[in-house]
Amino acid sequence: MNPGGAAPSTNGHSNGVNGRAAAGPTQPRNPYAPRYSDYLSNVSNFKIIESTLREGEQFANAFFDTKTKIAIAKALDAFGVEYIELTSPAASEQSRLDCEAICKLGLKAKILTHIRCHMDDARIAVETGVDGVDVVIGTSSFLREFSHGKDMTYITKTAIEVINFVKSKGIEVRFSSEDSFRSDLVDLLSIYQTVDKIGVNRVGVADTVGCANPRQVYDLVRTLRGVVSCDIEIHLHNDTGCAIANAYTALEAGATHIDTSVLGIGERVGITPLGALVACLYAANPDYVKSKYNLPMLREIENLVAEAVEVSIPFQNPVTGYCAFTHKAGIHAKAILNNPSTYEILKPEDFGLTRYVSIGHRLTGWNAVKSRVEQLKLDMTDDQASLPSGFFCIKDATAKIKELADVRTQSMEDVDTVLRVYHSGIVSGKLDIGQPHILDALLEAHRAT
Ligand SMILES: CC(=O)SCCNC(=O)CCNC(=O)[C@H](O)C(C)(C)COP(=O)(O)OP(=O)(O)OC[C@H]1O[C@@H](n2cnc3c(N)ncnc32)[C@H](O)[C@@H]1OP(=O)(O)O
Ligand SMILES: O=C(O)CCC(=O)C(=O)O
Ligand SMILES: [Zn+2]
Repeated sequence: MNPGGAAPSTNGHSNGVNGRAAAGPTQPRNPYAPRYSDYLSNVSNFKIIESTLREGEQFANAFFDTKTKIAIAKALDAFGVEYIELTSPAASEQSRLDCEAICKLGLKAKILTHIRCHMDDARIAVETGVDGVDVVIGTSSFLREFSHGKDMTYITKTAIEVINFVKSKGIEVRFSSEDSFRSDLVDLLSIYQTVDKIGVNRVGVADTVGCANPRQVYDLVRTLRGVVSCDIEIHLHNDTGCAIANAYTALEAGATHIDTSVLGIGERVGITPLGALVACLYAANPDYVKSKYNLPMLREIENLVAEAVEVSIPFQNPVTGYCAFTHKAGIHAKAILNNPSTYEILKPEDFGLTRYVSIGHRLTGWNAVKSRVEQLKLDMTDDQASLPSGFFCIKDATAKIKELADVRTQSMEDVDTVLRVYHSGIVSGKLDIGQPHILDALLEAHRAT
């Protein structure tokens, strides 16, 4: 899809679009690029815990039947996520059966389920065939008072019991403190240290209400990194739009596992979106991300989930938003045609997508128009300088396109008509730039046919 304009297939990087010399492979060094010397950073060493089938099921519109759950699980597995987290089997009988069914699919991704910190839930979970159990309990005063009503002593005792039980079954176990960023730091570090000592595989930090900012995330994860030796998972809600930045900064601070959901679906406005996180991490280290994930599958997965929960993909969605690789303004278009890296940090072809240069609008420029002239194989000169008087050049055609686009956006067809008419003027040599009414009549004639 290409909003209101021509779509030269400008997939070339180095083939000298517009007949110009292509830019060389050397790119200027970005001083803000991640510093690989930072020994804490896991920006190029992380795992995704994909929670569309757990957190995503908590999205207002979500109802996943068994078939849909299986389709989503298979798609995520083919994409390459390391873990798939499923709704608690204690939630309902069908949830338990679906959990068992997904465990039996033989996927490469490890299958987790997510339970309360309670032995009843743990007993059900370990019987489903999962590879691991994610245990959670609120530690903030809000949740201690208004949710489960338990104090830290009870939480610690139960956590030890549940973790030891799950471990005794030979599967992975993670312990997470819900609402971590509104919990007392001493309580938090103390319980994380306790569960680390008894051999939990991961501890989880959860920004349950989406209140944390990147600096707070960095500080907490970095502090925790100094306290536990196990892996660190992070779960970030997006209530204030910080979930992607927070995930990135958590990795910089030493987190090892990031929770995502497709399109970010979850409670309220949801959590870190899979696609946007992948885009963010690709920008940091494209080769690493390409080697781990089947990036061209992203669009298919997002479409699958969008359809299942009856939402559309937002226009500004990283990678798959309908204008994610559309370039419009003349200044951008010229540079993009010479070297796509000028205005693209993500290469559309790495995601199985194509870029578009939009032409039919008043912000266009002659360089973009020229690329379309070349695609149409029309022989036109750039400007009047090398033309006998009365002939038309690309800059004349551009001026006409802009004039028409001042009234309304021009479709690809409209642009092509202008170009063909101006070109036919050259070929016939009969038209005069001083006789615009003749061109207008020709344009009308073209439109009528
Ligand atoms: C922040 C998150 O997203 S955490 C994950 C949320 N996921 C879910 O809630 C899964 C779907 N939930 C369900 O199907 C149901 O809530 C169930 C089956 C888990 C529990 O249902 P019910 O027994 O009817 O309880 P209800 O949902 O009303 O309240 C939650 C109960 O769990 C307790 N609880 C809440 N969080 C926890 C926890 N992390 N660990 C242990 N107990 C907890 C509450 O105290 C309350 O217990 P109560 O029976 O003494 O009132
Ligand atoms: O288990 C976790 O770490 C997170 C649970 C959750 O969904 C949340 O706290 O928002
Ligand atoms: Zn959540």
